[in-house]
Amino acid sequence: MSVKNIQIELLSKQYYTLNKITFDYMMRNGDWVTQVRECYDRGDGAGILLYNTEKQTVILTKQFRMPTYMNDNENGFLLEICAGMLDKDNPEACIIRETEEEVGYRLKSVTKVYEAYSSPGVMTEKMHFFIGEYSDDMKVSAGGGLESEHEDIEVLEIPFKEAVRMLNNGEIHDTRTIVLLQYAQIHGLLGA
Ligand SMILES: Nc1nc2c(ncn2[C@@H]2O[C@H](COP(=O)(O)OP(=O)(O)O[C@H]3O[C@H](CO)[C@@H](O)[C@H](O)[C@@H]3O)[C@@H](O)[C@H]2O)c(=O)[nH]1
Ligand SMILES: [Mg+2]
Repeated sequence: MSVKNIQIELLSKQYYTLNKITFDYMMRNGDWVTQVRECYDRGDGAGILLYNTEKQTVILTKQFRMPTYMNDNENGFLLEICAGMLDKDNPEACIIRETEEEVGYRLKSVTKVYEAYSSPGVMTEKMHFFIGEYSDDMKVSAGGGLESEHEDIEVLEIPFKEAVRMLNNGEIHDTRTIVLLQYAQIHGLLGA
């Protein structure tokens, strides 16, 4: 093991948890050094690219994201895949629930494609990536997110070609959305 003497100091525990971790780390040359890293723990997440092969469309969401507003995103709105935090659900159950809450489609099945750390230098979060086919008859509500949490999510159904155009023009600024749109391209989910 190249890590020992892990000490955890709680810096903040409000909505989520920020810990300061002090630990001894053995460098690749065999020397031991003490390192300090702040780790933000907000659990894990799941996201999904919803696509319809018949209509050649995908569903994306648009919502205000304060952290992006604080860093260069002019009006703070971000185009994203449907996504949410796991809570106590397993990833599949979470993304099926989030899909209904945020965009109003009731899915029966989803396909997991990746599992990846969101921002490994600072966050503990692991993200579970899914794809799922939707159709009009799966629509059960308008979506929009939970009123109780003041979620205000715009649901956008857009031609896949338009999504790819935005991707190629640098108009998509959410990594998870870029990953899954590229997945769809690489695997020809909506034709070549
Ligand atoms: N009061 C309060 N509410 C918060 C805070 N942070 C988040 N929330 C609320 O917690 C809820 C989380 O909604 P989800 O749909 O479950 O998560 P998400 O924010 O969409 O997160 C997804 O995207 C993130 C990337 O931006 C991912 O990091 C995450 O894993 C997930 O996939 C939202 O209602 C949000 O407003 C906070 O500090 N205080
Ligand atoms: Mg969400």
